[in-house]
Amino acid sequence: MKYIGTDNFKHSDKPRIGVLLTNLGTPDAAEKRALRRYLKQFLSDPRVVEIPRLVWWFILHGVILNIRPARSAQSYASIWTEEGSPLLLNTKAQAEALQAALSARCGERVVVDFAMRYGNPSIAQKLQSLWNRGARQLLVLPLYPQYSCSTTASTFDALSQDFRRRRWLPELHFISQYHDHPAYIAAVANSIREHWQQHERADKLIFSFHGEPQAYLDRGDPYHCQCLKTSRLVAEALGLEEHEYMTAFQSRFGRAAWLQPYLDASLKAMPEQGIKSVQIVCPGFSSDCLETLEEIAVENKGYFLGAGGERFEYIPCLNAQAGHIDALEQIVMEHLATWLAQAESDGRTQDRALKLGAEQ
Ligand SMILES: C=CC1=C(C)c2cc3[nH]c(cc4nc(cc5[nH]c(cc1n2)c(C)c5CCC(=O)O)C(CCC(=O)O)=C4C)c(C)c3C=C
Ligand SMILES: [Fe+2]
Ligand SMILES: [Fe+2]
Repeated sequence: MKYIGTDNFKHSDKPRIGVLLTNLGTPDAAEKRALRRYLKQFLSDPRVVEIPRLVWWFILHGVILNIRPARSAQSYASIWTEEGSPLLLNTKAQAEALQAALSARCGERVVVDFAMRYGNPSIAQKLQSLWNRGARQLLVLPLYPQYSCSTTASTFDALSQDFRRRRWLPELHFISQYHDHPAYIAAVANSIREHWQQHERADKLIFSFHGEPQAYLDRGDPYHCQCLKTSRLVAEALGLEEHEYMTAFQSRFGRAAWLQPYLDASLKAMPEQGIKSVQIVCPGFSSDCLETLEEIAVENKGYFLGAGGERFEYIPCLNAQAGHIDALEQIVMEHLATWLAQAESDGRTQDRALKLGAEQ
């Protein structure tokens, strides 16, 4: 067996801790060809679509990859910035801000980078880059607060696929969820409070999460429960009563049943029920992306106003806001505690050995 990277493996004289933030991924450009490449990789992942492989291969290659790339490219074009995809830019900004925070605490010991599960920069590419920078201990933080087999487990698959090809593996911490971490709950609650300082409160606060097939919940995926818990904890932090907020699921794909209630159907029904103003927050997305900037802030806004709603406000994701970076720093530091303590005690042992050597 020829292991990858073996020739480049160096014995680092300065072993470091690598922190790898990951997110879903995004196309390289808002164009049909780039969308086809991205969707092919994404939708071929058996963690994402659990339909039997052969049946799915025909649906994906025969139908979806012929229709969806052009349609999705148009949607992406509407949110694309001069620097590129919002998801990519936000994730990069998060990694830079977290690096600054951790450098202030730990000096050069911790190196932070980011990667995408699908598309670029890839997880394999960034694992090698962190290794080359001396990372022999690795903390991976998928930026999905709620665990889902389709996102978190898929990220772990990508890591293990890369590790299978390596001779020398780093020590590994993998953060599989932080849906109820007090620092994350506080960051979401604060972003809503800040919104309320500038805008009058609406009739209803809606927590909207990306959906997944109902079958995944039936087969034991904890995602649905973790989404509901996040909403409840944020609502409690804000002192909201049950009738003042709700949880809904967006971004359906295909014809099977997905987690309910569906956001679009709920918004269309609300004006008739007397709910004329809504504020929507998406705590399952750590970065603004197509699903928030277009699907929520444009498409779903249209459904609500079209059904007689009067005021629709979207509360942005935490992105690289200071409160979010503080929360990520806390989550990461809790996981790094043993490694940092170990390094400190190793340092002390080395100092003592040097001192003894000097005395002899
Ligand atoms: C086909 C099934 C899909 C599952 C299951 C799914 C789960 C899931 N996705 C996110 C987060 C994001 N998804 C995004 C885009 C996106 N998602 C799907 C399909 C499924 N997602 C598609 C086909 C797309 C591409 C866009 C499109 O063609 O409509 C994004 C945005 C990426 C961006 O570039 O901006 C995010 C983020 C979660 C959290 C999740 C499971 C819980
Ligand atoms: Fe998705
Ligand atoms: Fe969508």
